[in-house]
Amino acid sequence: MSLHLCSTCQWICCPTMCAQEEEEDEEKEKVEEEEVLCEYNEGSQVLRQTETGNTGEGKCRKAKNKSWKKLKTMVQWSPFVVSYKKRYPWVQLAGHAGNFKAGDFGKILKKYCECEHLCLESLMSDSLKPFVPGYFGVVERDGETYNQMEDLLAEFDYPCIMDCKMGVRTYLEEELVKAREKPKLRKDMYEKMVAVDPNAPTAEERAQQAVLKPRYMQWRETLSSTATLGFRIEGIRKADGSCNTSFKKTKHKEQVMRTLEDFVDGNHNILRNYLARLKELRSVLECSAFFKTHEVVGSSLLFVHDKTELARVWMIDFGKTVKLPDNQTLDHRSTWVEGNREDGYLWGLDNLIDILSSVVPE
Ligand SMILES: Nc1ncnc2c1ncn2[C@@H]1O[C@H](COP(=O)(O)OP(=O)(O)OP(=O)(O)O)[C@@H](O)[C@H]1O
Ligand SMILES: O=P(O)(O)O[C@@H]1[C@H](O)[C@H](O)[C@@H](OP(=O)(O)O)[C@H](OP(=O)(O)O)[C@H]1O
Repeated sequence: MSLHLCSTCQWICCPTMCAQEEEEDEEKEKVEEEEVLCEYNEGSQVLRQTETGNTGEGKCRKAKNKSWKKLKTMVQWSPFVVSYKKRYPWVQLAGHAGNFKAGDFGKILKKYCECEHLCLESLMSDSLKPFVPGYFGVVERDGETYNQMEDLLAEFDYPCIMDCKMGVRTYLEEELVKAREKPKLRKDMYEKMVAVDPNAPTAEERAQQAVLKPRYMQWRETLSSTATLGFRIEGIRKADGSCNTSFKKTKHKEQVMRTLEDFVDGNHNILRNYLARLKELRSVLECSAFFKTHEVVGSSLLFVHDKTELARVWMIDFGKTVKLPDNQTLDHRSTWVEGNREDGYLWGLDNLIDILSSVVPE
């Protein structure tokens, strides 16, 4: 096992590889094709990525513009590098740092969460199966427990990725109840809030230098398109390696349209392929027994395409997807009022489909 940490650009497994490493690499390539490369990405490496920002010379890529350059530093530059027949850096675009690890060939490991385990298990016998990562059960690695699932990037060449968080709210009803019973002040969330908008905290929050989690989550929802469109873009990685997670204020339809155009570099064939896949997903969701009987919160659609114009979308992240009591079902379009557990997932998907349709009319 080996790790390619490009000494010029500091990007692990830089696909273009800087000159002096490239030659050496070609010699080893045959052997490596058969290996799954795996290495933890220490905080310092992520930091080096930040500091150098891929501004090195030679073949290292440069970010296209200031905001991309700055914000790609926030992306989890993969706790590992995966190499199958081709080489590509595995990217975690959103979510909690340190949650992922390389799994068996073509698979990844995500830190065990019982809720997600139950959902993925149940999804393997639901009509939604083609729209979620294949699930390969629970595994132990180095004393930790993980859910092993299909790596959705594996079939792509230098994939472009977009994570889109679905639904009108990003917290479970039970989280609201808990927060009321046992309010917990969050300094970290206060800091994240102030970093985006110094005027957002109330006088009381400023005095406490902390906010409650539901308040932070609701603020994020109204700042972005979650509350008004039922989805929000969390992050994008392009084929050239540049990443952007600065979509916290992407709220209006026009902003979303521009972001989608930019994500595919203006290629409308790719957008049409995405649109077809989303429509297929919607019709399956409308009939799925799993979907009807679960509150789906904080789950994302992962968009992946490459230059061959292969464009796929999968549902990921079932860490906050909860089974309803036996007699209850959701339509996922009705307005949420506390107690009805509606999540606005399908309403958000309708909006996303409408927006895409207005970019690439039939
Ligand atoms: N099966 C998969 N194949 C490829 N990439 C994946 C897969 N699952 C997750 N990812 C990558 O990891 C990122 C985070 O995934 P996920 O949302 O499951 O993590 P999380 O830590 O539970 O997130 P959150 O904090 O929002 O709950 C995604 O944006 C995507 O880039
Ligand atoms: O995207 P941001 O602005 O960084 O905010 C995070 C995001 O809303 C996550 O979805 C949430 O995790 P959960 O969905 O698992 O609740 C996390 O809560 P946490 O810090 O309590 O984990 C937030 O900090």
